[in-house]
Amino acid sequence: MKLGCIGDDFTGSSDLANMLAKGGMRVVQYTGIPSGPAEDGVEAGVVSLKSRTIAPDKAVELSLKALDWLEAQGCTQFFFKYCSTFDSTKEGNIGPVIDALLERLGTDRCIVCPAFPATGRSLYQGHLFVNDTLLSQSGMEDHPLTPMTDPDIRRWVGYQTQHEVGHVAAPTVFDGSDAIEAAIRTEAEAGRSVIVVDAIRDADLHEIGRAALDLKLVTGGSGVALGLPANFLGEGERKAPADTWRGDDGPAAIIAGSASRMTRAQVARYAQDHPAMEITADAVMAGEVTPEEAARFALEADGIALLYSSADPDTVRAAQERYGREEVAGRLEGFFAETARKLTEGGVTRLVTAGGETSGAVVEGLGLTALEIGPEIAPGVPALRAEGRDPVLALKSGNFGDEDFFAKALDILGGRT
Ligand SMILES: Nc1ncnc2c1ncn2[C@@H]1O[C@H](COP(=O)(O)OP(=O)(O)O)[C@@H](O)[C@H]1O
Ligand SMILES: O=C(O)[C@@H](O)C(=O)COP(=O)(O)O
Repeated sequence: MKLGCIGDDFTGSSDLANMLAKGGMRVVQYTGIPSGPAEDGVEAGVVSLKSRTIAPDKAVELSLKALDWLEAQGCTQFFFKYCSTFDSTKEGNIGPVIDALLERLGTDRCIVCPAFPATGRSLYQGHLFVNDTLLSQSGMEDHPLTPMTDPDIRRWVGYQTQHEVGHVAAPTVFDGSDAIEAAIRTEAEAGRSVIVVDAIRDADLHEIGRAALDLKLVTGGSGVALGLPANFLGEGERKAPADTWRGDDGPAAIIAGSASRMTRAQVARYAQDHPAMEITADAVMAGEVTPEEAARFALEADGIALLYSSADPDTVRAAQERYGREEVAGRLEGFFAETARKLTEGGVTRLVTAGGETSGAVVEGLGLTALEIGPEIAPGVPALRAEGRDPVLALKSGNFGDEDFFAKALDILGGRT
């Protein structure tokens, strides 16, 4: 294994795995830290953790264990993947994990680059944009667990890290990889170890990738991984992605736990002409709906059913005030994990999930250990196959995909491209 990646959630990890597979690397996404060695021939391993919203010390502990495993597989460069909308609080978990990885790797520098132009995320003057709006006006300011109220990534990561924060601004990035490499060196030598790098276009990310050749630690969204495969693979060594992919046209279901704007639009679109059951926080907290009932609804539905808790920010806020933020998140995730188990026991072999925490809960609930990367459904979302068993999956980031994502994902997972 050459490139060792640690993802702070499961949708984000599949996004990164997709990017590296498209770059020609042989990639496996591991769900949690594997108990044995990787199989031969894996060039990039993505260890997915559910560490984005847990306590910072726990996130650090898990990330260091993942690093140990990846180092033991022979990796020479490490990638810490977080959200392209920098989902985190003032306390973490991005900064504390970066600090711990820098220390363990014995290096004084890493880059921080959440930009992902293919999905509208760009970083300019240290500020993160989603399409034409600042992060803090993009809807992410209402995120249920990590409200992003400040678009200045230098300031936000500055709250979280013990290190000084540096910056490589867009004009330097436009000058290409040599200029970027020199600027990173200057920042690190001035004691600014956590270096935010602007990027607006894919071309910038390729240059940043080249400049990152000798960095031990790269951090960011999947966009900055665009340029990394070329550092590892010579001419003719790129593997065609998805050449072993087989779809599965078996019984299917969709679980949506994300409250993001895009997922809510996807839910509304799909529910117009398909069976759909809303799982409200009140009903779950009061035990008025059970995973058995939700799974039965889906298994008996006339058509492929959608089970969703996705709700608007006022509804989510009211539930959090009533029951507590962590309590309601834990109960909803537990509900969906158990529902997914019942669905697969009932014969479902094709599953689409929306939301990072939700997807993590489902994948952990199903006890899946490794995921093969299949064709891309939408930017940042690949089709996945659980190694050696059912189901085929799509783990959709809350924000990703078009309004008709669910129908498209079911088609591609079903082998119809
Ligand atoms: N109806 C609801 N009421 C309260 N909280 C909700 C509701 N639906 C979803 N949530 C919260 O939103 C979180 C969404 O997180 P996640 O699945 O990671 O989505 P995203 O990918 O958009 O971040 C859930 O963990 C849960 O805490
Ligand atoms: O980088 C991204 O935007 C995604 O890969 C990601 O991390 C998804 O997180 P969620 O939006 O919480 O699913």
